[in-house]
Amino acid sequence: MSRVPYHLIEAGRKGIQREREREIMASPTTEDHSPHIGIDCINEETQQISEKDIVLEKGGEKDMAPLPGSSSIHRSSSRPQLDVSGAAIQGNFEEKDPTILLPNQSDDISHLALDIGGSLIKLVYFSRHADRQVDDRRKRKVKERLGVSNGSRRSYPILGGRLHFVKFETSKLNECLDFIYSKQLHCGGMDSRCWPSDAPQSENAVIKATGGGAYKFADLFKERLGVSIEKEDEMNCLVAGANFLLKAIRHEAFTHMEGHKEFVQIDHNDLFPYLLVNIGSGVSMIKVDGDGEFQRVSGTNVGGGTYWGLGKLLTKCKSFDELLELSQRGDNSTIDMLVGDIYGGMDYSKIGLSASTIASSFGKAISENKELEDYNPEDISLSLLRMISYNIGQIAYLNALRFGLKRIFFGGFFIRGHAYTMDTISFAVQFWSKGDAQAMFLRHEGFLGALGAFMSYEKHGLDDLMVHQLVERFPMGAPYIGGNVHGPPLGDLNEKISWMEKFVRKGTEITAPVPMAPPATTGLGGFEVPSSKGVLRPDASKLNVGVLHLVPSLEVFPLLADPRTYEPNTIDLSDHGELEYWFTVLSEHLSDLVDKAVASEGGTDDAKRRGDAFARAFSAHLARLMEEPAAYGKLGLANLLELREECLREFHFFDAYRTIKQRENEASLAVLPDLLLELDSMTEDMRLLALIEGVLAANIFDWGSRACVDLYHKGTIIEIYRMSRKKMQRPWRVDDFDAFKERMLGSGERKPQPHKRALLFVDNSGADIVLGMLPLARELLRRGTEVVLVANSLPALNDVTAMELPDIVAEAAKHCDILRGAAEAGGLLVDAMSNIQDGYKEDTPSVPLMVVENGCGSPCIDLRQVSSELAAAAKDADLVILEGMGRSLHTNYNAKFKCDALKLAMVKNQRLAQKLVKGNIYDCVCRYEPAS
Ligand SMILES: Nc1ncnc2c1ncn2[C@@H]1O[C@H](COP(=O)(O)OP(=O)(O)O)[C@@H](O)[C@H]1O
Ligand SMILES: CC(C)(COP(=O)(O)O)[C@@H](O)C(=O)NCCC(=O)O
Ligand SMILES: [Mn+2]
Repeated sequence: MSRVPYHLIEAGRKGIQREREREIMASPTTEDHSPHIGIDCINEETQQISEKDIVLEKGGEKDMAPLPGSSSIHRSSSRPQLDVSGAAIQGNFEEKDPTILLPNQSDDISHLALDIGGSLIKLVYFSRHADRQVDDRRKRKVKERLGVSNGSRRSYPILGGRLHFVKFETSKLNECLDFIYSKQLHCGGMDSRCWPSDAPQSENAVIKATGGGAYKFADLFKERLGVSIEKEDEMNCLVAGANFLLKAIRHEAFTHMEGHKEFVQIDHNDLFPYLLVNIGSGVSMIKVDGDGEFQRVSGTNVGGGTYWGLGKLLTKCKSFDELLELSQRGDNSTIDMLVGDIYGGMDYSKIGLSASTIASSFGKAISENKELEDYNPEDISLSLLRMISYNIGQIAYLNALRFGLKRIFFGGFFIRGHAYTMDTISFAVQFWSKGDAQAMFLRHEGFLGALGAFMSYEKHGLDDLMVHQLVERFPMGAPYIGGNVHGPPLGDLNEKISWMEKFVRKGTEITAPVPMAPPATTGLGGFEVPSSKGVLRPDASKLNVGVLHLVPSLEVFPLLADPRTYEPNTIDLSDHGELEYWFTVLSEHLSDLVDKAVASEGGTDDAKRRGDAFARAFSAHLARLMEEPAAYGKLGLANLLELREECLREFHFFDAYRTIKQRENEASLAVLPDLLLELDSMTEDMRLLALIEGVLAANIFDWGSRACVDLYHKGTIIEIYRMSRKKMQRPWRVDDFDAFKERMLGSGERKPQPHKRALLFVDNSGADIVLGMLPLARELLRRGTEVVLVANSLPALNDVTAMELPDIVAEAAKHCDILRGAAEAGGLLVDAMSNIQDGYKEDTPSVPLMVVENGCGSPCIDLRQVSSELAAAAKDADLVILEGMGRSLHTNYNAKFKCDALKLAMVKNQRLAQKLVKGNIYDCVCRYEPAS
């Protein structure tokens, strides 16, 4: 006999008091303020706004388990924490791009690599993280039983930490040296051949560097910082950087045509050959055939330096961005000689040139009696930008043609995430190739060389990184422009919020849309003018790269029928109407969510301030995405729902629905014994139906659905549960129950063949798990099927987490021998239970009931990135049950599996019901798909 730990029994006792149920009728306004892990304990991560970071986390789990001593509050290891202690905006606060200094930095730097170009110095540096992985009993048991491997891919570990991307103008080399010195970046690079650099600091520190400046400024580095520069070949680095990005980052490459940005899924097995066009000061064109296999086939001296240099002379602009901005208001027909100017306003139709085609860039200037001052700087800038972009596009096309290459990737900082520049290049490539070749752009555009130099350190372990091990996050700074933030880490939450408040003010000002006047002429070669619609953001490139966390233990769910074609999101928000609807839903839910979040932290003034900062940050994300839906990569509803959870965690709201979850668990556990008795009195057929019905009915407890939350004010949990069950009229909107029943119970001659192992992706706390999924799990166990409950690693809305499940199971097991035996066999019960209360006894040894975490903290699940525990559990599984709207409708509704799959959910949103199943709110889905 096993015994449930005392604290669990206590928790259970509280649960049986029916009066307590009443407490959950209305949304609680005050909640217990349990102690939680102090800020000091939190593994601080830094977000450097407007720097581009790749975050590399320690080779363990995407670990969401709490630290010892905290029962239900977790921190996100996947979320950067902005610590602005002592932060100040330097110089004039009204300045467009204020530099923000963060003086209290204490990064543990390991390596730095540089690309010192003709115009810009690019820095890539790596900061390490301490490993805070928690190995609790449940995890150890799961590891024992399932044999979870931990990164068998390499003989040396990938270090936890982040890659930061920073740039300086080459003319401001001193600032760059000061930056390196202030952050002691040069001290990490002990030995270029050694990684990690745990060796004591040597006299002969070396830094890997590429670009001409690696030669030109080597002595200065020695003099000022005492480090030697180890030079890396520039082309080698560009190619290594591009190959790394294209292989490791899912939404790295995109096309940009007529203002429309589309991310391109690159097939790793079909990446080569391609043409890499790096538009820096000058332009290099490289035919890439593989890793380290390339040839520089061409180039042009008319590049980014030409645009910036000529532009500066002709317009007196003080910065590159200013020049680019001018171009947005320009009309190049005042200065370019058009076909119509030559042909008296007519087209030259015989060779397909329209009157508005540019015949000669700047050609009009020769025939007019005008001085430079007589031209608008705006027109000059646009004319120059078009001249150079078309020219590069055309030369790139010719080289692609020369080598039969279909794909051209453009990098380099000339592009600057500028929509018009990209459109112009794309038009040139498309026009000249008649649509045969495709121009693509890279999000980390100008950092290819620096990244390649970084990769040239041996044994960093990054080169065999895989897409599914990177998780991209967009932190609170992402919606705001400007501010070169120099220096992590950011630890003090109060200061962080006040800084956020300041930044929000500044950010709102500078994100005001810049209207784009449509240019008046068409481009050279007769194609229509690139018409970048909507808002042009010259500095968009600062924003469109999120933070990439490396989680080496993440794996692709092994039971996906075809991971390459798998798309988690059912709703693609590229339809504007859809986007607007969901944005409204999320915006309207925001104040209620803030109330819950603040209450979950005791309703203190500090919590209110954090709640306010969270609301601002999340609203800013929504506004940003409304303005530019592709700003953070391909956008699906699941991404928005996850962003909301991540945003809450960023402001240290680790479990906003904690109290609600506890109350609902207690109330449901109190009625579980009666439900089990009722079920046990039924025939097999009736019981299976009642169980599925029970799951669907109990899925109504969803605090993320506006309609459901309104319902909760009208009754107790049990009243709502009963009402929900009563309304379960078959056939359900999608009703494959009979096929599932046949598979489970057999028919006629066919004997039932129990599944070997079922994975139950569970959803909400309370009735959903206790009265819905646990009884279904019990039925499977009774039939000899091993059951693995798959739950969130981190809280999301009222979803039950893997951390919380063992306690709930232990409590339920007090009333049920099947659950008890199975939980014991699965290592879920901590102590042996001494006093089983019901009379149900079984002699047969139990099949195990296990709990694994899924690796995420969202109401939805992307099965391309799951925990190693779940991947291990999936190996022997032949049945997958996905439950709830988030996991089986918003995501995975169309997912195909190698094994039998059952998708169960109540649709708690009218629009989704109409769109997905042509039905109504509260309709149910029971979709059964046998192994494909
Ligand atoms: N802030 C900036 N200052 C100067 N040039 C910039 C800036 N942002 C973008 N550019 C453009 O990027 C070009 C430099 O691109 P980059 O890829 O860094 O090449 P390089 O290695 O030659 O410096 C410049 O010539 C200019 O056209
Ligand atoms: C976030 C959710 C997917 C959670 O649903 P669940 O997975 O718990 O069934 C769902 O609450 C939702 O889609 N809410 C937004 C829609 C609405 O308020 O109607
Ligand atoms: Mn849920």
